[in-house]
Amino acid sequence: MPGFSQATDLAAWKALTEHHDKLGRAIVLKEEFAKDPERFNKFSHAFKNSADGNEIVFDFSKNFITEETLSLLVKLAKEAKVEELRDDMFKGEKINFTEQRAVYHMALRNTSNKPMQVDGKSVVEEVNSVLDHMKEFTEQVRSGEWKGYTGKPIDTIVNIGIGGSDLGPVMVTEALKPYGKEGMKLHFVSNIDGTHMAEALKASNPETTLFLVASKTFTTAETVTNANTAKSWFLEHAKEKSAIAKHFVALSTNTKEVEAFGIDAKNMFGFSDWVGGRYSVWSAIGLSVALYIGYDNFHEFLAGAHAMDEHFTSTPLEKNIPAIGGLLSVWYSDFFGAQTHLVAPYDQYMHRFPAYLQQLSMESNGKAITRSGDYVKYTTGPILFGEPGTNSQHSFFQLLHQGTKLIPTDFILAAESHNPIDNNKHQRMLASNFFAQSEALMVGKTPEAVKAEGAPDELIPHKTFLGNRPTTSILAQKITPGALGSLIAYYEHLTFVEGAIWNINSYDQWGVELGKQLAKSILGELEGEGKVDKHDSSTNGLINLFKSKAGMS
Ligand SMILES: O=P(O)(O)OC[C@H]1O[C@@H](O)[C@@H](O)[C@@H](O)[C@@H]1O
Repeated sequence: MPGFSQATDLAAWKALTEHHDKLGRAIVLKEEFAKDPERFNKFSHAFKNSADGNEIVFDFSKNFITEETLSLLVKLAKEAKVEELRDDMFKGEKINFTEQRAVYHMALRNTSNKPMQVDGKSVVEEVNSVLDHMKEFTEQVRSGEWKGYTGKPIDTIVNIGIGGSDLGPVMVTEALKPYGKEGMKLHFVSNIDGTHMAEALKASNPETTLFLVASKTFTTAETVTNANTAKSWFLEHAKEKSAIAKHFVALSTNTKEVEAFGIDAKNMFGFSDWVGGRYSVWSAIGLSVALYIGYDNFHEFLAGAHAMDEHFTSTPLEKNIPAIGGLLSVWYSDFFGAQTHLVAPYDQYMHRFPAYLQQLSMESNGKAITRSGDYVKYTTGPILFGEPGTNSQHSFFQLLHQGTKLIPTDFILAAESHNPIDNNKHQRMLASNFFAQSEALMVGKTPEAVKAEGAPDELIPHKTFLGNRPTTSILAQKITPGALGSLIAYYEHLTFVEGAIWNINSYDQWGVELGKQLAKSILGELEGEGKVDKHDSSTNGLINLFKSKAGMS
């Protein structure tokens, strides 16, 4: 335990409250830029991935900060013992104390093979042995050496999983599509809604389809049901149970349940309980990624995240990129009352990135109990949302520019497009929008400027933009596997820093359990005879209506 319960009790929190009263409330970003020509240089940081030389620049200068703000935020991190918790996490200590588990997804991308241990036992060998298995399997499938039950090579992958066993693989395979194997079709089935599986099966040929059953626990109702449906469909065609071995593999920590399902343990890719679901794309759960982009690219993806881990563990807080990101989030949430965090990638391939970050952030920090068991006296995890640009500009950005809410926003762009079509014109237009948005949000438009454009008097207030909206701009060279790995790890560590300051356990997710329990007992009622009467009148009424409409009673 860090020696404090409420973050509000920390001296730096109080200092930040005063600082906010004095400066935070009154800061005008465009004036800060006018005052200090060095502002961009002062508050932007280049992250370099030593493995591939790739650089990503994080520009924090359009945020509500001065040097004093940053130094107070760093003080807050020090008092909250963020560095100690980080070091404990990297030492394999069981910082997920409500589940008695280490938080060690960083060990999965330890591409420089640094010693890493849990319970005094090295994990490097077990990680590398799963990676070797993934490499071997990936190469067999991609080369066509791995054959289906009628001797044909695999051309379709169906990943069956939900939550962390789905969102990472979907997002990464989409984001890295330019690296994908031509002709390989991918489906991700997560929803228990039968439509999801039905559509994937309609588009698949049992002779050439490989099912990856991705579930850390192998007990998740949706995944087990979907996997059983896929197995029945497959056996209707293949007839022979022995054919399953060529078409079903399991990505899981639960050997017993995998075998009970009918998948041979040699077709299982394992990982350990120190990998949280929303942090599992680096593990065997990432097999669909490796199959699609090839093992070398998958390794590069891991190495990109590892480089961010190295930066996070070795850089002083004032220059530590994920630490600054996390501290800014606390600054906005708790001192400015911001309720949200918007992430807008200006990259169509990254269209699922915000959905992925939603789970990462909101399942990690959607908590209200401190590590000492008290209800927090401040607001915690923001509502994270997002859509790619420029699409988002034409839908909800109106509220950013002229609404009443403060929405700190991250913009992400790569300098080089994978598709520089029409002489790179699209990329120039995309980039011009990326720059224009953060500038417009900051600068706004005064009534005088609106008037000077000739607007009639009654329209002036409607066409005025207050500006002074904070943004962070993230500029990568190109969205390579390595760059994407670094970006994900940036958000993981940002989330860690937020949770460390709020003094909550970012690594459990008890909040998802109640709904699961109730759904299980209601399923029994739907399958049973007669009317249901043990709930409130709304729930009873709806269940009974459903039963009669669906012909179940
Ligand atoms: O990978 P499995 O065990 O099927 O879990 C899938 C998902 O379940 C949810 O309820 C959450 O707990 C997620 O963190 C998890 O990723």
